[in-house]
Amino acid sequence: MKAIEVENVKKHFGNVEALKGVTFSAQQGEVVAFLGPNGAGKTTTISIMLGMRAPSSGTVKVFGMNPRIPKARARLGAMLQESDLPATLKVKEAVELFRRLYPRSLPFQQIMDMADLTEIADRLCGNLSGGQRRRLSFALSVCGNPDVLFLDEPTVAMDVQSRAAFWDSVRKFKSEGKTIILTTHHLEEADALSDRVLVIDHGKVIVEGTPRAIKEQVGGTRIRFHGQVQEQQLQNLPGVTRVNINGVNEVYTRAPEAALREILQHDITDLEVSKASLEEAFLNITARN
Ligand SMILES: Nc1ncnc2c1ncn2[C@@H]1O[C@H](COP(=O)(O)OP(=O)(O)OP(=O)(O)O)[C@@H](O)[C@H]1O
Repeated sequence: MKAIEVENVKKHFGNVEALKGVTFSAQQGEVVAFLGPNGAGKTTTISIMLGMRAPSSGTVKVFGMNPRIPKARARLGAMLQESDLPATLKVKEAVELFRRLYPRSLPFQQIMDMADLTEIADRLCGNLSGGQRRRLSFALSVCGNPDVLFLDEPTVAMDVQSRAAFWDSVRKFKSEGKTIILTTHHLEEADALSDRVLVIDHGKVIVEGTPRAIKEQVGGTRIRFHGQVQEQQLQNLPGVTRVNINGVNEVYTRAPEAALREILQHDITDLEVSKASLEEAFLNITARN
């Protein structure tokens, strides 16, 4: 069964057309990453899927239901970008409080372990660091053992170790058949974790596919070298999708062999050829758009 179905959703805020017809669906057990530059429409899409905002037009279903009805909401968990925590509660008290809100909540210790909170269980929420606050937000988002978990830029402010531990917990959650919808600006995380990526820009889904397929289709091959070559000559190379000249010449191309043959006609040094990363593919897509 489809966990989430979004059909031609549009959203206006006054004159701002934040979403211009977004369509997508997620299966149970799937991890889908939303990528896109600031202001692209990722958070708006998430808030509509959560039933926090109504779409201006189009439909959203969670397990076949309107996300605003309590039966649907009980199956959703969310870790949003800004979430206020009760400053004078201890971490363990906040977790206990949230557990009581749900009919089939996870065991207390399991939540504390998932979010790596045991060591700071007695701290006041108001005294937590940025990364610790994010970990507590994660704990609160999984308290109700949701079937769909929304993570909006979850690793902002987390240090490298917290981030790695966090993604391990998310992987475990996925292995229990949960659906995860996430947004992140760390594209290597989206690449490592997600089954499917949607690139959103200007309120529309512009590319959709597995990270691997997107890298192959859009990223192509990166060729770097030193040497005096005019930018226009680089732009005219076969299959070029993007050119950077910043100390070193950098060309992204879908026809690497043909482009290389032409580049080697010039007097160049320090040649490097590699497959583009998801981040590079993303930059190519949004630059074109
Ligand atoms: N409540 C609101 N009132 C007016 N405009 C809004 C409102 N919420 C969002 N917008 C606008 O809608 C567009 C999409 O915003 P949204 O927050 O969904 O982007 P985003 O992709 O999540 O960006 P970021 O990566 O910065 O979080 C932006 O132009 C934003 O300014």
